[in-house]
Amino acid sequence: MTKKHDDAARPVSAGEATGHFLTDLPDGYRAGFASFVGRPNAGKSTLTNALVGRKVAITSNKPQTTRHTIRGIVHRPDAQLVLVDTPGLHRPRTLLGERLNDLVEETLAEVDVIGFCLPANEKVGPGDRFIAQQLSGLGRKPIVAVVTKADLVSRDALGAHLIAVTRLGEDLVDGGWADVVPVSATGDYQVDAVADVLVSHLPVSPPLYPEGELTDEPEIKMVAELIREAALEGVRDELPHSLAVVVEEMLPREGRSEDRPLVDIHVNVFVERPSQKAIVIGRGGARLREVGSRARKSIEALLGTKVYLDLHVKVAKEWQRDPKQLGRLGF
Ligand SMILES: Nc1nc2c(ncn2[C@@H]2O[C@H](COP(=O)(O)OP(=O)(O)OP(=O)(O)O)[C@@H](O)[C@H]2O)c(=O)[nH]1
Repeated sequence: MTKKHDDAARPVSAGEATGHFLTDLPDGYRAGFASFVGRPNAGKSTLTNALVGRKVAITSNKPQTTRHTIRGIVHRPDAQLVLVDTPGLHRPRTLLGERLNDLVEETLAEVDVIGFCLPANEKVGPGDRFIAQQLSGLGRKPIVAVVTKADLVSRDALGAHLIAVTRLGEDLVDGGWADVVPVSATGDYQVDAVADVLVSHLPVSPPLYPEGELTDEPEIKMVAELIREAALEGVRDELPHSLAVVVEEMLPREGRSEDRPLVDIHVNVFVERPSQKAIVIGRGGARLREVGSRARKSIEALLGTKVYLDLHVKVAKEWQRDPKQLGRLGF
């Protein structure tokens, strides 16, 4: 399925502006935006990381080319695939939920192809049907059904699941799925096939970002996301959207020699209820220490310097329902 390329709707990238990519591109080079959606825990982040690779390059002073958060960029000789973040599709229950859904719809309307992640080890359920229905409302955008976590089921079960997923598309989406691909992001099975399929739905276009660029997310947002991931590890179900991370300050420690820099990062982790605060902190603070140490390691890998991480957990009551608090937390 090819889609007419709408130049007017496309952001001008740094590369297009300077023209420095326009040499040596193979014929039929494609570039564009893709987004993964799916229920919480469907494997979207893990697949994104597997596609992009571990390295995360941080760039500054980049012209704003898209309003949405870019999770990563897959650079290939024949294509550039820009993965755009969506916070997940959810039934709107709270104000935050409604805002998330608006943001999701806005993002999805602008991408070239959508990857709908459905875990192989869970039956196709009402949550998936709800998402499929939302997606079908987006018009004739190619939607690829990505059956994640294929390593967790037998071949037979995978086959049956692929049939159920295909049927879901036939039932609810006009024209069905553009493709159905099984993948295991942790088992390194078919990750390239997912990239191939997504790329096949991108328009012919020069690259949108300079090579070597893996994400344009500002450093602070990346740091906050790493802390959020560490804080949710293992307790995701208990704290789905109740957790917000705000990096209050991130500064190089003064008086350090140039070859041994240290960055001080002061962070507030907001939860909604005291019971959630207790979960994040754990008995005697054990869990928070673990969260801090895990987050610190990934932040050090990201920034390439030693980090001192100061984490505070605070209760911001009912912040999901309060527009003022939402604004302050960056939603
Ligand atoms: N066995 C296996 N586990 C996987 C695979 N992909 C993801 N997982 C696990 O599934 C869990 C959820 O994965 P995530 O990538 O965080 O899922 P997500 O869709 O980004 O989740 P939300 O951020 O809650 O929307 C994690 O514990 C992953 O390690 C896979 O291919 N195989």
